[in-house]
Amino acid sequence: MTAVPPVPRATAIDSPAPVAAVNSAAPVSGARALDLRTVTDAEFPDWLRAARTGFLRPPSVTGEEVALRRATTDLGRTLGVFDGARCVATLRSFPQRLTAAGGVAMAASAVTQVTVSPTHRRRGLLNRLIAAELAAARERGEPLATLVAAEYPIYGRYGFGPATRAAEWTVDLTRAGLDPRRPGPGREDGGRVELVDPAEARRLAPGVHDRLRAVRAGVIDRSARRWDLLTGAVEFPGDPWREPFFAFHRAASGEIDGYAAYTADERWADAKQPMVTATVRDLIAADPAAERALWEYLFAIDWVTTVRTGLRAPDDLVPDLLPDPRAAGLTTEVDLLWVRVLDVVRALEARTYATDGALVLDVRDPSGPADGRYLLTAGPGGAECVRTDRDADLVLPVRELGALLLGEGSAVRLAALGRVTEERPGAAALAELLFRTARRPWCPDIF
Ligand SMILES: CC(=O)SCCNC(=O)CCNC(=O)[C@H](O)C(C)(C)COP(=O)(O)OP(=O)(O)OC[C@H]1O[C@@H](n2cnc3c(N)ncnc32)[C@H](O)[C@@H]1OP(=O)(O)O
Repeated sequence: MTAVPPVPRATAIDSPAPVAAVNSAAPVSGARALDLRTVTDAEFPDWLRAARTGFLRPPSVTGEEVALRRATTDLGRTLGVFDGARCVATLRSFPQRLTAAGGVAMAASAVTQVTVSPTHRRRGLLNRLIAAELAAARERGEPLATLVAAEYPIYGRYGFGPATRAAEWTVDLTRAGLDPRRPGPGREDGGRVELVDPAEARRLAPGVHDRLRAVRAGVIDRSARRWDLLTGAVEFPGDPWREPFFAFHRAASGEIDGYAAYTADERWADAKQPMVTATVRDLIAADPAAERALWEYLFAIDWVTTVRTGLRAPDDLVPDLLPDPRAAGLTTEVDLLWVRVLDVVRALEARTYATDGALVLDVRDPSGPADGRYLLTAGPGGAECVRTDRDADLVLPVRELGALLLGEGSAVRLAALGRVTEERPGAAALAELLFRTARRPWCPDIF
């Protein structure tokens, strides 16, 4: 069991907690010392109980669930805060690969299962957990930390910035202007859609996902466990899997290049007319032709009058595939993946840029690892980033660097909001041109 030291409390939204950590946060007066440490095998069931409590799920865990979760949990990256023998706060991380603009997979520490029991909230336990995790990530040499934030206001103070967004549409097929007599997809390009069983989906889908991951900024890798859960090979007790339909697109060349997993809720209007909603659970395509064919397939299933798209990229093709795009109602639009840059040089050198240009970035990360001035010389082929003492062109908190990193954030807009400061006129416009990507970054997964 490794003792993990905590840190002083962070104060302001743009002042992330110092990453150098000490396990000394004073207990609230009269309270026992709260010990932050990595969790042992024996403590893991109690850690799970605490995590479930924080997420307001029934707290008891069966032996079967403990064994299933333990099999994919690295206890060396599993932090707990203990009040006596009882776990009262949790955080876990795992190694992740995150695609940068240009297709390189960057290493990241993916942070998840962050909870503090209601009995111990607002005493600085989250501050201590995050500081310990970021310090450990640096020690492991991970240039980034990532997470999906339960609530927007929590993580900016630690230097995380919203780096991808997601949107969901509900498509009313009855008013989309589609001709019900039209044939299914594939007649024009020679491709076809095939329904396969879950075991076949388990075999074929990872290859398609790898192809998307090689080209689309924001996509993260999926573990074998995640694929097992998506295809029903593994099920958690109390969270039963409902078998979806798995539709794969096969191009004219014979190659599988996309798939959609969807479920359908059958409803009839007045016992006369089918009114079925199809809900997309996962739709991954390696190229736009496959993407179009899969949506065309979903829009043409008999009985289906509504398609819920699930969380997609904000620039997804869906609305504009319909003769009447207004039939696709935007039901949510939300930040999704948050990124915390720990190593500016490696993070900025991992990606390509839309055009050639050079910028001196003054990154503000008080007491944190990213703090400093960097000369970025960037272009479509890659970039060089070095520390410099030249005058800054742009001053930005590390949180805003996280927002810009994958291409989602707009430097011009952040400057207009007063969150990024232009020291040289035109620097924000140049950063906009450099950092933005032609298609917006997309993270299809919540973890
Ligand atoms: C990646 C993920 O797992 S996301 C899931 C996050 N977990 C949850 O949402 C589960 C329910 N909530 C919780 O478990 C807890 O309330 C947590 C983890 C969000 C916060 O834990 P706490 O120990 O209470 O936070 P802590 O006392 O360290 O607060 C640190 C700072 O964050 C602020 N803060 C904490 N929670 C929130 C919140 N939900 N919204 C806004 N600010 C918050 C505190 O006010 C404090 O600010 P300050 O430093 O300016 O004074």
